[in-house]
Amino acid sequence: MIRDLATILGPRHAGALRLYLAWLVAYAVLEGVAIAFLAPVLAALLTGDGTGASVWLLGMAGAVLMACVARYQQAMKGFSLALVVLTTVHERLGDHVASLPLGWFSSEKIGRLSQSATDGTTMVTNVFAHFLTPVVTGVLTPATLAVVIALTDWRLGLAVAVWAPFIYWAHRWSSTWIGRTEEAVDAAGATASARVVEFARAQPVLRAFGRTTDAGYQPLEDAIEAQRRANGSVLSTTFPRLLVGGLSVQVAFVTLISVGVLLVLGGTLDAVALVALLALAARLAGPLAEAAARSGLLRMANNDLRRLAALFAEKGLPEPIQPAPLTEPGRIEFDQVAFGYRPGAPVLRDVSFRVDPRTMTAIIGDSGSGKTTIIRLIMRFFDVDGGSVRVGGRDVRELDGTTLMGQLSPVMQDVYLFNDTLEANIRVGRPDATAEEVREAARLAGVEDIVARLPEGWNTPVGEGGALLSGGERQRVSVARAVLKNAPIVLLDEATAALDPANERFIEQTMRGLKARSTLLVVAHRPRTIVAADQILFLRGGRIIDVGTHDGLLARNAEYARFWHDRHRAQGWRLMAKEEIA
Ligand SMILES: Nc1ncnc2c1ncn2[C@@H]1O[C@H](COP(=O)(O)OP(=O)(O)OP(=O)(O)O)[C@@H](O)[C@H]1O
Repeated sequence: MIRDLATILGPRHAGALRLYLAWLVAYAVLEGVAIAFLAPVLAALLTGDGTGASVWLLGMAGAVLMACVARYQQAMKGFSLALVVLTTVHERLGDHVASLPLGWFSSEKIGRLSQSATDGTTMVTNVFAHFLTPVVTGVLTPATLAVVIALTDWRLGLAVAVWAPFIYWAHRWSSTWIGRTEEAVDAAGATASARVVEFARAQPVLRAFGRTTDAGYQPLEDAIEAQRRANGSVLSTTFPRLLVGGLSVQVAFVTLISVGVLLVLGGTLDAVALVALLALAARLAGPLAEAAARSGLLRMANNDLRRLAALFAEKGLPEPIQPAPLTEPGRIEFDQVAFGYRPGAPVLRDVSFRVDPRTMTAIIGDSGSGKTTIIRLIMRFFDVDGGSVRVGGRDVRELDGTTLMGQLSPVMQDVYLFNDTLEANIRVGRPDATAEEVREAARLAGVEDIVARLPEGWNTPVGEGGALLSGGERQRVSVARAVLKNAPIVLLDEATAALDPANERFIEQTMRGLKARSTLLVVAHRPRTIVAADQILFLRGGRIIDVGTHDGLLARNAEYARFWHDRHRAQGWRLMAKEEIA
């Protein structure tokens, strides 16, 4: 856990973390020492030695003072570390994420990142502010007391050494169970809430298929029943376990008193010493129970810590020490490329092709044949397993990230728009572009049409993820970004869904414009795009089975002819379906 905390805080704060831990340990031990003075004070008082009691009391005051200083130091250092977490971890996480390869950003990883950025950082601050101190003092303070008791009378020391872990484990057992019960109640509550939301969202489907409220909605009813059962089990599971925790202290204490009384009766222990030592033993149980109760929380926090530390430990793809300059801007080459997302499951095999500057290449093939993977390798989402991907005349592994990205303008299907104005979303393509350049890019991509219908025109916020725009409109904004960026290579993942005529027209018009000034590599689905390409890469099962122009392939490749006719039929069917609806 300490190692994870050090990773999360970063090397700059490693010294502060060590200092905090040192003060924490000092505080816990000094607290035990201060309490331990109680024994000689009591012994002196019970034997009528007022001077001795005063001297011991002075010693106790000194220990209390030192414990206070240590407490203050560890609390202040703990809070400043918690503050470091709150103020810098998000920033460091942002910097770290920016260094990760694009292939890292799967939805599962993004989910983990989002959880770590919120719950994870909150948990880390809680560790410093609330969890670590009671657990460390709850273990070290009683341990110090046990050492003092053992030094005074080893037999009582032995008895304490036996029952202290017993109290700890009994409390830990009961708090773990209670924690689990509470988690089950929370989980059942969350599931029931999710089912209610699902029930509300599914209303159109449920009603369309005659599943009205009379018929009931089984998943929701099951979730409510599970929630009722979870709540019902709280009392029956919690109460007996609380009892066990409390009883363990009583049993342990009675055992200790019995041992002490036997020793006194046997004449081997002084009764005054026994009373004094029992006073110390009485101070052991509280911190132990507290430590046991908090240890569950600390364990939970540890899971979050581990996830957050694992995130920081994720490595980016190796960057060249001396980046190479580009030799042929705008050119793409694949040379015997082999690649798989998982070892032993190749997705691309022996893929070689070349795309010359200012030409248009279409990648076609069945679903899953590896078209998008080719685009991802050009953007260096991942490194290849074999062969070489060259952009601008250089292997992408020899280029630094900025140079590589400077060559590329991606227009992907899942366009992400920021919750900002339409203009700001296009300007992402080139932040220093003039207003005229933004307008020109927008005109070419057909965004001006969208502007006309938006209430605040260019200044209309497009909503989270571009929610105010349709899928086709979002892609037009993405194309405008690419036009504005004016990179030598445009990578376009054409929408698979049928576009309405307006979107279709604009995409085609922009493609023509882009082709005149950039290298265009398109994952093509529309027959018109395929026909317009200077070169078609025909993919099947991760291999390029043929390369050529549409006419050439149609004339010589029966498989291509079949593919083409299927695609054409599908397009025709889609158009007809639309006309029929109209
Ligand atoms: N992130 C990933 N992890 C593991 N396997 C993946 C991943 N992305 C794609 N694949 C697999 O790699 C193969 C090629 O996928 P790719 O997306 O490149 O195909 P595609 O030709 O673009 O398909 P489509 O036309 O349906 O988009 C598929 O079998 C797919 O399941």
